[in-house]
Amino acid sequence: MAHYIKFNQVNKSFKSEQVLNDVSFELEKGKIYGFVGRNGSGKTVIFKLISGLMRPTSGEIFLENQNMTHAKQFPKSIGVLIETPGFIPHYSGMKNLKILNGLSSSPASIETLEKSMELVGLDPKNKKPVRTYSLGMRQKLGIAQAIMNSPELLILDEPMNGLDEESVKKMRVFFTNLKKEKNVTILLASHNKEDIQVLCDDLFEISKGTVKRSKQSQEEVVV
Ligand SMILES: Nc1ncnc2c1ncn2[C@@H]1O[C@H](COP(=O)(O)OP(=O)(O)OP(=O)(O)O)[C@@H](O)[C@H]1O
Repeated sequence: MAHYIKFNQVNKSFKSEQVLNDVSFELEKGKIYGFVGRNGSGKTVIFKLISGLMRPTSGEIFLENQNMTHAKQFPKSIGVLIETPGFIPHYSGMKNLKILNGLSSSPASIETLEKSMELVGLDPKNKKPVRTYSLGMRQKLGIAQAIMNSPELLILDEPMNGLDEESVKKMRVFFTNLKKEKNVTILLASHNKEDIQVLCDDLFEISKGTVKRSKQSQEEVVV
């Protein structure tokens, strides 16, 4: 099967620290991939390399045959939730989404923005400034921001951080449906074994600079 994302002998160092050491792997379209590893193992670095927010020290990275190694533009059709989302604190959630949407190369309609907020369990009409949001609400707004432009590739770094049990369940169903119904590829970093077990088709373990593929258990999983 043709690759959708490809790492070819990728190295990434920061001064004397080598975070990725000759890493090669290929990912297919329309699957959910889990990335696991200890704190500081390099999950976020991999996500930033794929989304063009960081460059490799050497090696090549391809996204749908586009060579991302020296890409100058953020690739189209990627939704990203990496680290704590930065929002303008004195604006409402909806106003923040409108501003970010205005920067997109394929802006969504107001209705789509509202729907994205509703999908994650936020009220688009709520005028509360984001600075008063709880951790979970902020995280939900981060997910809404990542999905609002209907991306083909969704990169989610610890997306369930701060979400209550019911919201986690809803998000799991939502991400699974995005894959099944819209063929969205999802890359997920999580320290939560259950999220990985329930959501991912395939798993990558990152340790000491290497990335090892390990097959997800084939048990039938109910979301
Ligand atoms: N911009 C940077 N400058 C210097 N070092 C960095 C930079 N970004 C990441 N690193 C280092 O790269 C290593 C991997 O970091 P990364 O954020 O990818 O870890 P992670 O696997 O996502 O960890 P966590 O589970 O804690 O989120 C860490 O040692 C980190 O300090």
